[in-house]
Amino acid sequence: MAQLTRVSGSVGLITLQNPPVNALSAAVRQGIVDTVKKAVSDPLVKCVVICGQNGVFCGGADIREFGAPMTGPPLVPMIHAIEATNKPVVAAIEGAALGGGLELALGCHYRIIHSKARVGLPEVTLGLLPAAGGSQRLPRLIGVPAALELITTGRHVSAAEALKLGIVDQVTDDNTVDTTVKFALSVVGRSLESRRISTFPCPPVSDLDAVFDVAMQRVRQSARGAIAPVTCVQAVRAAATLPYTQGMKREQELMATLFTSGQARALQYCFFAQRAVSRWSMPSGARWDTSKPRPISKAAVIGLGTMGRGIAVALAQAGLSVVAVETQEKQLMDAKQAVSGMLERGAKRRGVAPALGLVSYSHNIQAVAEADLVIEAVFEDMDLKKKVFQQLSAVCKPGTLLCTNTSSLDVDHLASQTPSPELVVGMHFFAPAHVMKLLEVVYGPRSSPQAVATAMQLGKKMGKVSVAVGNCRGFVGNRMLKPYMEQAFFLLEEGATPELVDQALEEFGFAMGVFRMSDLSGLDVGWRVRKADGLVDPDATSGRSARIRQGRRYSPLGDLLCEQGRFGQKAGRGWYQYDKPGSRVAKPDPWLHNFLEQYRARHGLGVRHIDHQEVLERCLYALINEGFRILEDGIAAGPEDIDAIYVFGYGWPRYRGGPMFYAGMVGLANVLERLEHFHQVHPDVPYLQPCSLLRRLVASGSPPIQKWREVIRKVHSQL
Ligand SMILES: CCCCCCCCCCCCC/C=C/C(=O)SCCNC(=O)CCNC(=O)[C@H](O)C(C)(C)COP(=O)(O)OP(=O)(O)OC[C@H]1O[C@@H](n2cnc3c(N)ncnc32)[C@H](O)[C@@H]1OP(=O)(O)O
Repeated sequence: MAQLTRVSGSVGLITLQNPPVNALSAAVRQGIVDTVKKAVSDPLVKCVVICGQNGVFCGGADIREFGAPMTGPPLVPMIHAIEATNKPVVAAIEGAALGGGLELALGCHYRIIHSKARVGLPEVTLGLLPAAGGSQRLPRLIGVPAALELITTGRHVSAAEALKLGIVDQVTDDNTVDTTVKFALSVVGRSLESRRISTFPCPPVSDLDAVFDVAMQRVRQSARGAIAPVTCVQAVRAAATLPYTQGMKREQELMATLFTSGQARALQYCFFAQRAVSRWSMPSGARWDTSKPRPISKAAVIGLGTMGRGIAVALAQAGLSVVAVETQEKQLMDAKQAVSGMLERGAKRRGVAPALGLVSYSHNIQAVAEADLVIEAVFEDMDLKKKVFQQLSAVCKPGTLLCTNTSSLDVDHLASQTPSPELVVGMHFFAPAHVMKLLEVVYGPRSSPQAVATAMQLGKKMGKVSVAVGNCRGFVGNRMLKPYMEQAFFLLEEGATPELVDQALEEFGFAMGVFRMSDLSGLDVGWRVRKADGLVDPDATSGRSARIRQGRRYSPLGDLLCEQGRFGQKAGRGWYQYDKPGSRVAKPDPWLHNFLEQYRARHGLGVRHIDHQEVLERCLYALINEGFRILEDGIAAGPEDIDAIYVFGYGWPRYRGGPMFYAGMVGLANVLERLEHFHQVHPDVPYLQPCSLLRRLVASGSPPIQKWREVIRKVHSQL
């Protein structure tokens, strides 16, 4: 797990060996302790180089070990022992030195990095802090403000920035290990007194209290309930105010508060869930590892509204040549300007040249003839999309993959418009498409595994978290949103206000509550869908029938607001009021409160006190229940898929792991019991009826989330 070889006569080369990222497992730590001891005691070894196998220095502590009792040598004394040696130890950083990996490198006397490698202390993203001395050494090395920023955000920095900040001593474009070996030989005999970071005083900061107050305010605001960023600030403060030994003690104490926390568990689950979703499977048995994607070099986007523009940008930024088609000349010109602007701003942010030349524009659909893959992003209207698919089938070269960016329409139905339905998949992007991380790749019964593999790989290339899901109304994300929003509407009928509901959800950690979100995205969107579904009935104004549709409880509140032109932010009024149309500052609206009172009176609805707990249970458990139905239906392959969708696309607080993980944390039996209760109280709300998979999981002893797939498999095999 760590191998010592002697190279160039007198250099002890220690290679960490734990593929794929040389994480510091118990065996690797033991290997480092043993090899360092051996190298130090070998008179033929004059200096030591530590590197990682397969082009990666070290991805940090082994996250998989965190759930179990710690074994093997601990990191802190291991790193101290390296720092204390009287032979120079130099880190040769290729690929990445992250978390414990960078902390290990900070214990070395020098650090050489390859120009393409990156470093960082991302522990905060896992609900932890850099507790292998990182919170104490980094501020001593690069100063408090820079260390605070890196530790509280977990940001990875490039080799060039690492050099500028003083984290590394040299950047190389050549073979990193060879360069480091030469470097190590060149420093043999030099005093190491000034190279031990733990002995450095923390560089003084002029107004320490102000710096930490500002940092604390910043993290509290952006972390919205996450505890690790706050704890990271406290740890860095210890570095700035205490001698090293005491600072280390404080680091350990603070780490102890985080290490077993629910937030840390949730964030570490998210880390693996994000990776697990790339190992997709379909009910047919097709899988990620047996399906080969097609190479895509030229893509096309049809329809350059907001979504189409964002998709074109995302494709170009991924290095693909893009044909952007919009039949309306004026819209085409506007889109060209908008896309160029987005590409320029994105390139500036990333410090690269804008990929303007990769995008060509046309008002003629014939221009897509040579594309390997086309993404249709026209208005959400089945007839229009069908027409586009028929045109594409006539124009595109054989084998072109046809994708639709629909958020809810039937992908199978669209596929049936083409002679090659196996080449059709949904690519459900989220607005703004070049920014949002989530992509739902929707397969139908006829989509070929190769088509799915290609869309998944393209998503990865665009930097998305791509999740393969089956075709159903709303797919996964929007399907689960429906019961969630429905409960929010019902709560208004029963006595809540939009402010109360939103506050409960925002305190839970959502960036925006359901009503603020609805105002942002526009109330008319849902209204159109409900109209198409035959749910909107302007004549049903009073009596019981006004609140029943298709045999189930229905709240017409959203429809009534739309009838008043209250479409949300863009109209300057919706569930809230705004200073002017387009303004983003939501203010409680006395008109709406009055409207709700009148509505309740008209329908004879008693007002009761509703607290935050009820808001959370009603809204979230209804959403979770639908998640279980989705698993039962085989629309999502596992709970990780649902959780990734909610964390990366719907603002679910990452430190709560996603809805299915959250259900496990609350206790499946508790969720079931509350749903049973709510369904008893509201028997006309089918979404509150506990799903049979949830019952089954509870009956099988509420296994941990990692075991749910076994129960789901059993359910499917019995169908
Ligand atoms: C009672 C209380 C006691 C309290 C006291 C406790 C004291 C304990 C002290 C411990 C102190 C620890 C301090 C240090 C903590 C850490 O180091 S936490 C880890 C920090 N590191 C990271 O966050 C880096 C995570 N990894 C990455 O960002 C990327 O993987 C990468 C390194 C940049 C490589 O990216 P890429 O090439 O894209 O590959 P991936 O697909 O992401 O990963 C490949 C597989 O490797 C798995 N993996 C990656 N990193 C780790 C890791 N650190 N541990 C375990 N596994 C890792 C990853 O999951 C992939 O595998 P699959 O999931 O199977 O796909």
